[in-house]
Amino acid sequence: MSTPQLVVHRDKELMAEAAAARLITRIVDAQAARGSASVVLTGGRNGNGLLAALGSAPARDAVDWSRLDLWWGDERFLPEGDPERNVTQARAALLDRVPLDPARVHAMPASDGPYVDVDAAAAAYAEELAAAAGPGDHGGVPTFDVLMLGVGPDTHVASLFPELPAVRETERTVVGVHGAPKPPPVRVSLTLPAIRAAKEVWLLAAGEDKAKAAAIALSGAGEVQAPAAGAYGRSRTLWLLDAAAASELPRSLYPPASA
Ligand SMILES: O=C1O[C@H](COP(=O)(O)O)[C@@H](O)[C@H](O)[C@H]1O
Repeated sequence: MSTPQLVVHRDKELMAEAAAARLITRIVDAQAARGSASVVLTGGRNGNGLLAALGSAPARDAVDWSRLDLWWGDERFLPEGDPERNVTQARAALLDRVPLDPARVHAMPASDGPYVDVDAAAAAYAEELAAAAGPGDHGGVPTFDVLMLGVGPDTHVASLFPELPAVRETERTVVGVHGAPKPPPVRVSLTLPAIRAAKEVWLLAAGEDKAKAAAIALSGAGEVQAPAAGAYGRSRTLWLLDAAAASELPRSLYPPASA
């Protein structure tokens, strides 16, 4: 478990640009060291903002897009191409404009796919992750260089909502989620054990509506009540915030605004 580090930016635009620059560096470093990189994307406003910023970043061409594996932390269980699906939004924000290898883009299954229900879809995604894991990897998932999570106003991350069974999962890496309080109610999500297998976990929180969630998650709350509190990486846990999202944090938790 790594102790959370906080970086607070002036506003959400700057946060997205700085996070995009940081992500480019991580990907380029991983590709230089191992030949490829593996990143887990998040849905939501902050995740899509980061992808859009990445698309306009001057250094975006430093990434070898054909040697990048993309996975998702969660997905809304809706038909392929639905505008509310996280993958549809990620494609619109960036993925359709960079030369990715389609075989390395691991979207979570859609509701009109071959699976009988969301639980079967989750099991299939767990198998896909396990098949990509090597002998040195942890917990039945490949080594994720960076796993990003948007933080919901209720402290949810991926589709792990407070008090729902998915947040208590300790064995499986992917689960079907039923009865999510945020629409749509049926979703697929990585679990906390899968999230914690990542080298670096980045939690993105920008906007006033994230201020309470950040304060709760970073002030010692339990992960069942505040799932964001249970999200950490093996070597690094980084909270990337804007000033509005950081406004309710005790000043002792973070250094003066970094940008
Ligand atoms: O529904 C979801 O919400 C969270 C947070 O989204 P935001 O718009 O409040 O930032 C997101 O991280 C998750 O991937 C998504 O499915």
